[in-house]
Amino acid sequence: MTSFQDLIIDKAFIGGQWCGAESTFAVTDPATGETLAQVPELSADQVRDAVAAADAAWHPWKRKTAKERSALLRAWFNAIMANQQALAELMTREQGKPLAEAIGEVAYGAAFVEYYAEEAKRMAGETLPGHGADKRILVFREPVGVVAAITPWNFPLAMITRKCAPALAAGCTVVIKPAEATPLTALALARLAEEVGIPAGVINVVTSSSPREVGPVLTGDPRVRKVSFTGSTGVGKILLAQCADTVKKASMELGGNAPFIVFDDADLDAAVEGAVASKYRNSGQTCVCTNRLLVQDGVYDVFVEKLARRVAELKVGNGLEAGVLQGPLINAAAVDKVQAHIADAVGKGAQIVCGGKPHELGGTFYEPTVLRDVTPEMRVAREETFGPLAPVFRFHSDDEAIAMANDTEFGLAAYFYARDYRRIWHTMEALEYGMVAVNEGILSTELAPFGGVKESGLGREGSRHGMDEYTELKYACVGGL
Ligand SMILES: NC(=O)C1=CN([C@@H]2O[C@H](COP(=O)(O)OP(=O)(O)OC[C@H]3O[C@@H](n4cnc5c(N)ncnc54)[C@H](OP(=O)(O)O)[C@@H]3O)[C@@H](O)[C@H]2O)C=CC1
Ligand SMILES: O=C(O)CCCC(=O)O
Repeated sequence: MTSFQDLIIDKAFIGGQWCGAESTFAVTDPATGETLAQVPELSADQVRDAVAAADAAWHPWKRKTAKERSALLRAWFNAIMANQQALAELMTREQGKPLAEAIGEVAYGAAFVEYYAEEAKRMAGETLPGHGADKRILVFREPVGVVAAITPWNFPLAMITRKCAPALAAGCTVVIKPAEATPLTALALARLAEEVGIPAGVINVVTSSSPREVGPVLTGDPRVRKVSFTGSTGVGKILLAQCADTVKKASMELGGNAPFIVFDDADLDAAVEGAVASKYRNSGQTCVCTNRLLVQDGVYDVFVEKLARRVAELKVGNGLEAGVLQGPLINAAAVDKVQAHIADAVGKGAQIVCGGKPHELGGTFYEPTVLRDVTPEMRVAREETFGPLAPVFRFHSDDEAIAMANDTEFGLAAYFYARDYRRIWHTMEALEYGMVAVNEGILSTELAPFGGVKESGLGREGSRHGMDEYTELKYACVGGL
């Protein structure tokens, strides 16, 4: 059986070659501080080589039949699932999430590969009525070309497959720039792709800790026809601006400020479970994690009490230990942000119900925290905390809850718990979000279109709509008939 050590690769992957560089940077385990590997700090020229390799591989790859691409994707899916445990252990070590969550992420990430292996065969065009008796209109769907996929550290595997699987299925090739903190999972995925016979140059992985140097190489190169990014809204805006020069297509999965509304007719126990799942997944480091709990007057006190009791039970520790549900945060800056949000809220009158300080384990471990009496003047109302902090706001009427929920420049995910069916329909329609979970705490699946509105991004990932991001329509007018 493969172990996580077998999957540790300290080379970048360009044009089917495993390459080093003049210097390296360290990948560390956030739970222990241990260095897992030193990976290459690629130069701008090496990144350009990766683009050249992807460009050279593009035409042969798109000329393969859909069935051939599908079979290779399916083989990649099988290889990922055959290595589920080892990939998950590697992920827990470089990212910190509990092993059970990492095992879940491997299955979740692999599901995109499986889904788009099937979808590759359904890239249908259309024929339309012509605008003259002698004319016919044909619409083809063609791959956009070379894709740059820039991915974050919080989902080191799924954010890569969610971009690469539809891209490859459509006939595109990719250059992946994983996060500095988590390149090892990306390299392991590339190794598995190589082993199952995905041709050289179709998948390339460039490793770097200097995104400000690598980013412009990818966004400025005319051979790159599409940038697909998941990360912060600030960086997304920079990339969008850079893409303007060569008018690239862009998909942006950016930050959120997810509301979680608990109405007074909700099943409170179910709402508590949903809130814990949504808020404390990956220690709160997910763009769709609840950022604000909005709870109706009549159930406020009892909900806060039930939530705090449940949160206090969450075991904090190294994600490899049995029973741990909360791993370390990714780095010291992440801890500082949680601390700053708590200090600001408490300074303005919020009360700590549980947690509220660094965990006794030290490092970047933080106590899962619940704050009550939180108000819209506090920073947590506007900024994504990206950590294990649940601030509970109070509201009186449905209209007030919806106004509070929509009072943000973000629009990624929203959650609410209620029973009355008119309230459910009204709220579902009134929330200005790309994704709404009703009486559910988790909404991520390869079967649904994931994405946001407003400053949470552009485009959708997953489902049949996810393929559209990697295809162009070509219309042919056939005349003289
Ligand atoms: N919406 C989401 O899913 C995510 C949101 N975030 C939010 O962003 C905050 C900061 O997290 P962080 O990881 O720094 O997120 P970033 O947006 O900075 O990073 C995401 C990816 O973009 C890369 N990147 C960073 N700057 C540039 C640039 N100028 N040009 C090109 N690529 C760039 C990063 O590389 P490198 O790792 O080398 O910096 C990484 O691969 C979090 O606290 C959270 O609030 C973070 C991750 C995911
Ligand atoms: O946080 C993110 O980067 C988005 C991925 C989360 C998910 O797919 O549920």
